[in-house]
Amino acid sequence: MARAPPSAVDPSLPPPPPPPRSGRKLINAMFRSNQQQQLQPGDLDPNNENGPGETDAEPDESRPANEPQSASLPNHEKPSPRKTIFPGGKNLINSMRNLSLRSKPKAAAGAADWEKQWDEDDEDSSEEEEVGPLHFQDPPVEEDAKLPAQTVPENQEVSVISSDDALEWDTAVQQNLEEKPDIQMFLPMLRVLGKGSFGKVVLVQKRTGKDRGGLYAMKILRKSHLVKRRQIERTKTERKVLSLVNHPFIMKLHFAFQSEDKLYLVLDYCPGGELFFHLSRFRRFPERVARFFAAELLLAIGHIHKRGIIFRDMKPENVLLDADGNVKLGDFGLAKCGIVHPLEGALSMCGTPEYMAPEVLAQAGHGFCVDYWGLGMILYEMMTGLPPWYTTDRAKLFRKLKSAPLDIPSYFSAQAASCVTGLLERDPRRRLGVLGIRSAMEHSFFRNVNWRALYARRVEPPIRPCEGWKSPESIRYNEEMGGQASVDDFAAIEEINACDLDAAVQNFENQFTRMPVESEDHGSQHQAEELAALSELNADTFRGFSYDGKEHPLEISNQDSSTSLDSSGPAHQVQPHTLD
Ligand SMILES: Nc1ncnc2c1ncn2[C@@H]1O[C@H](COP(=O)(O)OP(=O)(O)OP(=O)(O)O)[C@@H](O)[C@H]1O
Repeated sequence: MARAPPSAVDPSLPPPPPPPRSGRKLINAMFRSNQQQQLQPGDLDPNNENGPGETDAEPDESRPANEPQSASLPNHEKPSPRKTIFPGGKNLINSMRNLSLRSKPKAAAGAADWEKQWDEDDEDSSEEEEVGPLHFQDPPVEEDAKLPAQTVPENQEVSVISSDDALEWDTAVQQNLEEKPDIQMFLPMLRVLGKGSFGKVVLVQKRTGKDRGGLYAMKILRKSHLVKRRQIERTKTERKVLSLVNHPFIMKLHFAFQSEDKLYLVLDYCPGGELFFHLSRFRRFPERVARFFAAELLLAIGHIHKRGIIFRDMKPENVLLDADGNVKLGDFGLAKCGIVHPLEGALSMCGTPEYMAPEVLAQAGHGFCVDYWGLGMILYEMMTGLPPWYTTDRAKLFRKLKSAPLDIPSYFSAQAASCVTGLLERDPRRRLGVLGIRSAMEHSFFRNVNWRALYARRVEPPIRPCEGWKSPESIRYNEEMGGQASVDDFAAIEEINACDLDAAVQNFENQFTRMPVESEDHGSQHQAEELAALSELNADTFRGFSYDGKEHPLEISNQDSSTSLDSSGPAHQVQPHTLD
């Protein structure tokens, strides 16, 4: 279906100040700066009082508009970077020791045993019980709409709702097994985009074959690092889940392959950068902008839930924007498959502390409702600039997450307040979304969203993050749609120059994009450790990471191992290895 081309810069959009550097430090800087621009409703598009994709929005008169944030937000303490905690995370354990939250059987064994158990859990994710057979049931949608809260009676079977079928947009992944991907296909690498806990993400261009010239984000993970950090399961999950989903608002995996010492995931490149990056620039979003992103995320969540997958790490850092400004949910390392119940199916305590759902903290078992909590946290943060209950004191944070009242700023509309309150309902049985995606879509906050148009990406996004930059894909797309592409345009597809590259990575932190792409992830003092870790690997460790010809059609292969991607100059060609 045709997409509206990105339009010109909205003249009413104030030029935002250059964003501060990274992570939570951004927000810290933001709170110190009096220069910070603050978007007001109407700033992004003066001609459209309604939100993107909305019709006939009625002004909300129940709350005062444009009240300054500082008037209603609590005094925030100095923010710090939000780190994902995986099962087995020691710092989380230490914080939890003070909190008497260990009420589950694991806790009975005492702190040392508990910690040991977590390490074991980390090695084998099977600790999470799989739930029983599915009992699908369509929600009584009309009645839901009238209910003040989403309440599931005790013992009632509830499940992911499939009534969003009409909205599905399942385009089959094109299988092209003739083209075996390997690292040579993407060399030289262009820029570093960011670093995660276990590796780095670089911008690459496909140099050969189909879609030659296309830009991708390549996630490179060192096997030795994964072994050391016991994150093999996490990586396998990420690769598996990414291959199971296909949705306009979820990052797509195109290829996966491995060398002797590294794993490679080749993903959609999201030149718009992290949602967090843009939120930091604008301090907070007007309600209709927040609604646009929340609505796209809601559809993404619905898609994965329908496939029995929960995400478990909803935060603005994991939401990226494509060139047009639509969201791409990424980082499925904490996802869990086989979850078909809103409240049950998973047990691990994992996620990012600031965003953890109470049922995860309480280790009471959790299901797909955790992602509605996560959506509520993101929605709140988009509208205020910080997640609710934010504090750098971990123990205090967990206490607040468990029981502190939710502070709703008075500039929230009644609909927004109700939606956020519904999503951040501590009892997952009463949480908005417990009856499935449809029940959340029908909340009055989303009343004027044209879901079908949104799903088809026909709604113009409120932020156009790549103004003036033509991606190779957009040049090709324009040409396919009968548009005119210049000779220069096609040259750009083949050979991207430094200037275009700067434009291509304008939404990423300089500290990464200026880094030499060959840079090592860590110093040579770790080499001995690394060799020891590698020796723990055996032929089965990453079995299944490469394409086996049976599962979801991905272009995945076992590549020839290269000595090092990080060495300067082209990688050496060596004999294929036999890991798979
Ligand atoms: N598909 C992508 N397109 C563009 N940039 C990306 C893409 N994927 C990741 N990035 C960038 O690379 C950074 C690192 O990503 P990665 O998924 O490795 O780690 P993370 O999610 O930040 O951290 P962690 O692994 O600790 O959860 C991200 O913060 C993001 O800025």
